[in-house]
Amino acid sequence: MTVLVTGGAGYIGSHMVLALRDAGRNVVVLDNLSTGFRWAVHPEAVFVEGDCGDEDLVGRVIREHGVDAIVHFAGSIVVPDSVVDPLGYYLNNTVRSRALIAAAVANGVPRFLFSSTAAVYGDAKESPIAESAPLDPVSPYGTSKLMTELMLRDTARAHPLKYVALRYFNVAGADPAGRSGQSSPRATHLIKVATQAALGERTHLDVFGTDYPTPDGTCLRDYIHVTDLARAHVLALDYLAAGGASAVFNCGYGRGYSVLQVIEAVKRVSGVDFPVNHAPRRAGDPAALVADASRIREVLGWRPELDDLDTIVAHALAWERSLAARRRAAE
Ligand SMILES: NC(=O)c1ccc[n+]([C@@H]2O[C@H](COP(=O)([O-])OP(=O)(O)OC[C@H]3O[C@@H](n4cnc5c(N)ncnc54)[C@H](O)[C@@H]3O)[C@@H](O)[C@H]2O)c1
Ligand SMILES: O=c1ccn([C@@H]2O[C@H](COP(=O)(O)OP(=O)(O)O[C@H]3O[C@H](CO)[C@H](O)[C@H](O)[C@H]3O)[C@@H](O)[C@H]2O)c(=O)[nH]1
Repeated sequence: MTVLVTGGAGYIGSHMVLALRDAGRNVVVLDNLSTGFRWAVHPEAVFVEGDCGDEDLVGRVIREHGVDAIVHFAGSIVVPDSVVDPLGYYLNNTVRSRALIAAAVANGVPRFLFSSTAAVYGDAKESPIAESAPLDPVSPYGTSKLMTELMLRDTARAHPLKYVALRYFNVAGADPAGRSGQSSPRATHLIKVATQAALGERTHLDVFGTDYPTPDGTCLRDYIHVTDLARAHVLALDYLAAGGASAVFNCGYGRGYSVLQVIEAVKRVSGVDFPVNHAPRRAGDPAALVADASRIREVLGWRPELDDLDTIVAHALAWERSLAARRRAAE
């Protein structure tokens, strides 16, 4: 079995490649390095630098390496950027995904996993949110991902391709063995930014909005460890290989933490009391996103092993320290 991982030089994709290699699978990574890093590609994976929207290239890669499953992480991921540049997000996340799916169909790839997002639910009325909740994204990012889910749904009805869309809630942390982590210096994710503030790489942290209808006025999110998430993907591939039907699964722990609770955890774990400012709301942020993850537990038998906010923060901090050491060594 050879798995094609698009976006395998990025944060979550690099953890998926670790999980696949740990399970002894052959891996080809396709990445255009727009936000990923060549050094983050696993040394035992074949690396192809290119775009997942290049249908001819993807077709050649599938045939040359005998690809029988595609795991599609490549995309643009910053919610507020999508509000400013919707067409850029529809191009990279929707149009290029269509080309990738077309190449999969044309070359008979039977299995496809897609990185979807809790952003497809928008301002959900229910909490926790089940997969059956209304799909009503409040950002172009969420819409761009939902359209790809719908393309997969319709394609799987018309062709012998089975898919699983995994709707991630907030992914955080780093490989417990320190082999990968979130490496973008311009990352906007809360835990990443807070660990940078704790290590003095940012002067302060802004809290975007303190007037949400939540217990402390800041947004609630369900933070999932990236290694637990990668394991869910390996289970999803096994499920499809065993004849499982196409499906959609939430990926989260089912518990929400507020922005202020996350900041407290980073201060507690790092022992650093960095400055925190209250700032206006950020565009496109729903107040609360917490997963009902019972379906993935029941159908895939997924059992989280790193379900603890302090553990997530400790692993993120360890990775941030190793990035700082890497930078110092390069100077
Ligand atoms: N990080 C999160 O909390 C989160 C939550 C929900 C869903 N997701 C989804 O997970 C996926 C991975 O996110 P991430 O956090 O690892 O982001 P990332 O930016 O670290 O990784 C994305 C990777 O895709 C590559 N890429 C982007 N566009 C490409 C293209 N057109 N062709 C080839 N390569 C391309 C980038 O160079 C990068 O290596 C994304 O699809 C994202 O929407 C992420
Ligand atoms: O410096 C910061 C960064 C974030 N936040 C707040 O922290 C919460 C989490 O924000 P992140 O940027 O870490 O994550 P998002 O919830 O915006 O989005 C993430 O999770 C989503 C699904 O829940 C999407 O899939 C998306 O790709 C991914 O970036 C939000 O309320 C945000 O306003 C701050 O207050 N200050």
